[in-house]
Amino acid sequence: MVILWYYLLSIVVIGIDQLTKYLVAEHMEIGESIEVISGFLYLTSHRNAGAAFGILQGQMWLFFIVTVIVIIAVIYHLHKYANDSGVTGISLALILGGAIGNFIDRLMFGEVVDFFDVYIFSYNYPIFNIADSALVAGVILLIMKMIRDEWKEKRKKA
Ligand SMILES: CCC[C@@H]1OC(=O)[C@@H](C)C[C@H](C)CCCCC(=O)CCC[C@@H](CC)/C=C/C=C(\COC)CC[C@@H](O)[C@@H](O)C[C@H](O)CNC1=O
Repeated sequence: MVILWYYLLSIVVIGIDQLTKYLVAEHMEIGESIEVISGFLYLTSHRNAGAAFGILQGQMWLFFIVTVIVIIAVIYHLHKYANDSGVTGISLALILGGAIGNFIDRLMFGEVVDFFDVYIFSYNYPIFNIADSALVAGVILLIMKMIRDEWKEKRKKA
């Protein structure tokens, strides 16, 4: 049952996410910033009561509902497709881990701890965390897999 390895990956993502958030919350003041790579990467202790880009501040019920739907949908698809494709399994495990990581913060604090502060050229990208990174990485991997499957289908018919 290879599926257990995917759940293990999700647990590892949640563990790293919660450990990094704990270290930031314990050892940094909110707003405090540590330069990692000058002009590019800083660790800035930040809190967000909203979703991506700070939208929907404080809409916790909405976030609970959306997160529960995401978790159920990912677990369903994990059991349905994980045995067919490793990339699909890994993508879904990353999304599951990320969703639960931020869910734990929302349940415990009503907000999410963020700390990756990246400057892309002069644009200061919204401060994010490990859970966000896993979510975005999982979504991008899944989209790439779907596009690749599409191409394969088209080539077969051609
Ligand atoms: C990653 C999704 C955000 C994450 O969703 C979650 O938790 C999920 C499981 C549940 C949400 C209630 C619903 C998400 C709706 C989808 C969404 O929002 C559109 C996303 C597009 C995507 C295009 C690629 C942007 C990505 C942005 C960011 C991440 O870039 C790496 C910036 C993150 C910072 O604003 C940071 O303050 C956010 C804070 O950590 C709370 N995080 C969340 O709400």
